[in-house]
Amino acid sequence: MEATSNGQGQHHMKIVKGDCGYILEDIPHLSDYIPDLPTYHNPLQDNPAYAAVKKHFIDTDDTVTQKILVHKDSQRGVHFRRAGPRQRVYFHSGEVHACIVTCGGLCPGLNTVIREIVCGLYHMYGVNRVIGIDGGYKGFYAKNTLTLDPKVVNDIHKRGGTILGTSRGGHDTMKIVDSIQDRGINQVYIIGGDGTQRGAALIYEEIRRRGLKVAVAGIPKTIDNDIPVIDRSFGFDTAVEEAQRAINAAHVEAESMENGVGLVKLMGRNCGFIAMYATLANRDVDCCLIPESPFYLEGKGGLFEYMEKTLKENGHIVIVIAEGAGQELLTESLDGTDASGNKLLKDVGLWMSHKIKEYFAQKRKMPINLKYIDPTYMIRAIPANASDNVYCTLLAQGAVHGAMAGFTGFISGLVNGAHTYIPFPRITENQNNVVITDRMWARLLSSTNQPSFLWARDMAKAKKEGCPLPTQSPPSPKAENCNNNSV
Ligand SMILES: Nc1ncnc2c1ncn2[C@@H]1O[C@H](COP(=O)(O)OP(=O)(O)O)[C@@H](O)[C@H]1O
Ligand SMILES: O=P(O)(O)OC[C@H]1O[C@](O)(COP(=O)(O)O)[C@@H](O)[C@@H]1O
Ligand SMILES: [Mg+2]
Repeated sequence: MEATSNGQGQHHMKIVKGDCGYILEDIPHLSDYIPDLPTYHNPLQDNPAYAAVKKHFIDTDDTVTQKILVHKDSQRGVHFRRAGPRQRVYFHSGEVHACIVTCGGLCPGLNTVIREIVCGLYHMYGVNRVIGIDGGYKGFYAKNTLTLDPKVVNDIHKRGGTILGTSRGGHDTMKIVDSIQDRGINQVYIIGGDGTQRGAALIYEEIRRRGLKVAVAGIPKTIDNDIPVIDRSFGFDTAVEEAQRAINAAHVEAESMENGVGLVKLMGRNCGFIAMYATLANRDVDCCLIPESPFYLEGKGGLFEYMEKTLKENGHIVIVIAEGAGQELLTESLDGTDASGNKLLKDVGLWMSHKIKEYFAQKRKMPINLKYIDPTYMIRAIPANASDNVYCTLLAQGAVHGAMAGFTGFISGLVNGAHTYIPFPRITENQNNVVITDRMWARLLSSTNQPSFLWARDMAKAKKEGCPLPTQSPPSPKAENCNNNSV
């Protein structure tokens, strides 16, 4: 095998190549930049709870493939290091001084991850110095810390939010690393979304530049599920489940009124995963609108035409809209960003309610009863469900095993059902989106029966321009050349 290390921008990517196109996108290790580090026997093998475990440690060469769909002649492709305990650890239990920080928006499961990092360090590795950073990145240099031990965190997984507090903005790499160095912290656990992990990558780079023996591990948090590579983010499952309550309420309201319209806005700044899965799970939704699939209101094949038809046929309609959907249709602009630099979105739910009411009252003279529900903060604030709790536990333990083994500059993530360590650049370089040419979106269209907007619009355009007509399947390459908007 041939190993190379390429600086991607500032980031160090360790690429290992093997036979038949095998690529390991490896993660950094403290020994990459600190020579002669002592190693220690892993205390996990003396832990009575693990006494019956057949194989205590992960083989050094175990990796997980990113692509599981292969043909007989396929190249092996990209792999990630398998997460889990290693035979030798690079920190002596008594030497560890760990800290945990939570950043960005709330997400069910944050407290579970905090709990399991603390308990993992204490119970699996005999560590007894763990602190929590108060209120996100800025807490490193502007606030106090909290002492964390298994007693303090014992029942926090039953509560929503984060006991550490969180914030947007305030990432100052130098001040954060100064604080880490001054406090003698040598393991940093960073729980947050895409923005947070970009910040974590900068912290790791600065720590490495200073030559510090400090492991940086990220645990990806995003209720929107917009982090690439990983199967799903923790809290997503809980969010989809909780969204059912809002959709059910919208359905009950809509069904009970003449021409009832239930409109639910769900989270999803740039991607429609929550809206799509909540719709697929529910089956009472007649239309789901997401940022990845542009739509239009009036005219043939538009939303209003479909609404009128559905109201005539069923007497009611339920619409789910992701917060980032249709932003291009809203005229009043809201230029600006939040403290983290995320673009501020206009409230598409309120805008949509107004447009629907206006259209049916003024243009169709048709009385409707519209109820608008925005459950965003009610969903974000709940504790994780059972499945997310278990998932959070495994992600947290993966991060602890990795840091104890001396790995750094990685996130703990699930890939094709296996726990892995993924280098920061792989998850910060782009965002995960719903692919509307995949079968999942087709399943949704077939379940709701809603128009696919783009095809109707494309068909009209193709007709006008004399291009071949797209049918009710993704347009042919020829039609695609004729229209850049085709999907
Ligand atoms: N590109 C970036 N570089 C460094 N820090 C960042 C970057 N983007 C966001 N951050 C920091 O990460 C934290 C959380 O980011 P935010 O975008 O609000 O949430 P999330 O991490 O959930 O996406 C904030 O403290 C913010 O300052
Ligand atoms: O009101 P806030 O706290 O800015 O949060 C709103 C945003 O937070 C989110 O929950 C996502 O937050 P993150 O980027 O922190 O994961 C979005 O769904 C929503 O756009
Ligand atoms: Mg984000």
